[in-house]
Amino acid sequence: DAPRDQICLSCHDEYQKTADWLMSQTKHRPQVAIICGSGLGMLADTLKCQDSFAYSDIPGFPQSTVQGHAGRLVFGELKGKTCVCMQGRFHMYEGHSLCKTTFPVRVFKLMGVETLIVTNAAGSLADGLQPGDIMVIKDHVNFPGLVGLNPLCGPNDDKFGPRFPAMSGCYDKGLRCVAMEIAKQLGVASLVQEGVYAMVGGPNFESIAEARLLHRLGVDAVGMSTAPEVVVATHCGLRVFGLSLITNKVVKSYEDSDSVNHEGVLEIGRLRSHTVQQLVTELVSRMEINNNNTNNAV
Ligand SMILES: O=P(O)(O)O[C@H]1O[C@H](CO)[C@@H](O)[C@H]1O
Ligand SMILES: Nc1nc2[nH]cnc2c(=O)[nH]1
Repeated sequence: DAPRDQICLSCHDEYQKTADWLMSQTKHRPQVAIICGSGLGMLADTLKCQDSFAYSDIPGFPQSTVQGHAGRLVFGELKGKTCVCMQGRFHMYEGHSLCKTTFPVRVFKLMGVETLIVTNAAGSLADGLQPGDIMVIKDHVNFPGLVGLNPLCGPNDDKFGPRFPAMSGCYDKGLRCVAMEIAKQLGVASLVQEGVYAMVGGPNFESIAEARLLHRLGVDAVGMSTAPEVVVATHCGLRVFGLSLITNKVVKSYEDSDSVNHEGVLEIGRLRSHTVQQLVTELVSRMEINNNNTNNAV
């Protein structure tokens, strides 16, 4: 493979080209971007006045190769806000460079997006988190990033953000508070709680020893995505909200004969899609875009 900085330089030239191409193809100028996790692509179906594009038609976009990730970029209106929704995201384990995995985030920034909503399917390590629950992400542990597998490695593009961006508070507290309030009002408070998400490289699921290690480290849910997108979004100043749909209990006991598979992950996505859709839709409706008004809105 080309050295990492070469990959970054090739992405560097592509961001604006892709943003310009998309802005020539749709009149929508999105304020909110939504990245749909495994089995959560239905979030895009709620958008009105849609313009949608196959990833394969978008210059510079990688291709989705995972079942449950359609590979379409959908622009439209949701509760008065212009949104862009990724039906299908990119994962490091597919073989994409981290620049390509996070490529859409900077394109969205160049198109004027101010808030990023990331969703994913994750396995639960916390005893109180059951399959079908929704975890509002309070913070993440980016394991690949801790060993240098980071989309910001290579020459820093000062146009987007600083060389050394802070990550404390990268999951906006205001949005998290409103999400918890919405859960109560929707009558699903019992399904929704905050927690810490850990990203591992994948594509294998955890061994029991790995599950026990992650649990000991205080991780509540584990997946194979999201953290790189959030790092890049925070670097370029986007406000971030994240949620994990808990699709399985990670096996932590050598006595437990259960094992996890992707089909089961997608099944929970189908089961909970309506609730996730309601929560995200209501959150978007309460967002004040580029406005200092703080009354009941974020
Ligand atoms: O994180 P998302 O894209 O939701 O997908 C999660 O589900 C898949 C495994 O079933 C992995 O890709 C994991 O990351
Ligand atoms: N790493 C990981 N990713 C997941 N995505 C959905 N469930 C899981 C899981 O148990 N582990």
